[in-house]
Amino acid sequence: MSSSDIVLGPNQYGKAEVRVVRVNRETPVHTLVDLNVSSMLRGDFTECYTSGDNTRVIATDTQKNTVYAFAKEHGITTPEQFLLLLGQHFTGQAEVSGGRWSAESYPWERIRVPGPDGTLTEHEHSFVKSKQEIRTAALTIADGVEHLVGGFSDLTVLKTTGSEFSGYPKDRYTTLPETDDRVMATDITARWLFAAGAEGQAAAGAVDFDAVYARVKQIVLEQFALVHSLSLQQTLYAAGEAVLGAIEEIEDIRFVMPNNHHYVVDLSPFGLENPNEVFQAGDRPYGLMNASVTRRGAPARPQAWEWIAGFC
Ligand SMILES: O=c1[nH]c(=O)c2[nH]c(=O)[nH]c2[nH]1
Repeated sequence: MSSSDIVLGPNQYGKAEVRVVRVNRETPVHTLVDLNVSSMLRGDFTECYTSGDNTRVIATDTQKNTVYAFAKEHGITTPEQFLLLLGQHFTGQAEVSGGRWSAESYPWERIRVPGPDGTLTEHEHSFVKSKQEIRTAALTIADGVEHLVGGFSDLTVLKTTGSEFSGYPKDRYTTLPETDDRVMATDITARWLFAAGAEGQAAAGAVDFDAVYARVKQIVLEQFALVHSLSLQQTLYAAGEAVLGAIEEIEDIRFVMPNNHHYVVDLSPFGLENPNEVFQAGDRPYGLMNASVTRRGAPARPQAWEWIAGFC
């Protein structure tokens, strides 16, 4: 085999997990955004890999510095908006044809302290981390097209009834008893693709990313609570269908939902009945549901999802 039979495959490089905390101190009531940003550049960087020529390589250190400088110069309104700024900045450079910018956003809420009349009020500059879920965003720019994906991970939910599972095929390896009443629990990870063009509109302020985020989260939680579930898959689809029905800016929503099993403990050795009251919270293994809910006829945009682990 000659060395010309070996070529560089798909590649990207950048700075991973730039931790940036932006405080807005314009008024005594400070606000805080806490992000973990990654910047990955794509372009013709072959010479760097094959001959060590760094002429075209925008240093990962420069990418990191750009994140901090942009946080100062532009502020951080939403993770989506911040990634659009970064992506458009880097693809404006001759060496860069595309890339992927992603962020996790960690929520903080104000600490509540007694006010002058004793009622609890929100403190102006003290915060407590409030991790119900982690907000995520990812922007891929490929072939001049922006693919913007919002999302969240690890929204942990549980319902104590209103969930069944039965009617599945039985074979000699099946031991699972059918149930018409079980605990259902999962850690919901969701990612939604904004309709093509939404990014451009967003730059003009037409998409309120915070409002979309709040609505998606509320709808997903509502569906989990309100749908009488025949399976976790059915609940997943109902959540996706409701989101697409309510929010036209979203064209595809994808979920990862582990089935956090809760096993009814056999208390009969102790002469005790256990009508769905005492459970062993399972750890591993767990069921795992992974599906996309999309609009019929929506264009396939695989580039939006490449490099996002765990989503089909
Ligand atoms: O909601 C469920 N879906 C399944 O596919 C499945 N399989 C299983 O063993 N339990 C469950 N629960």
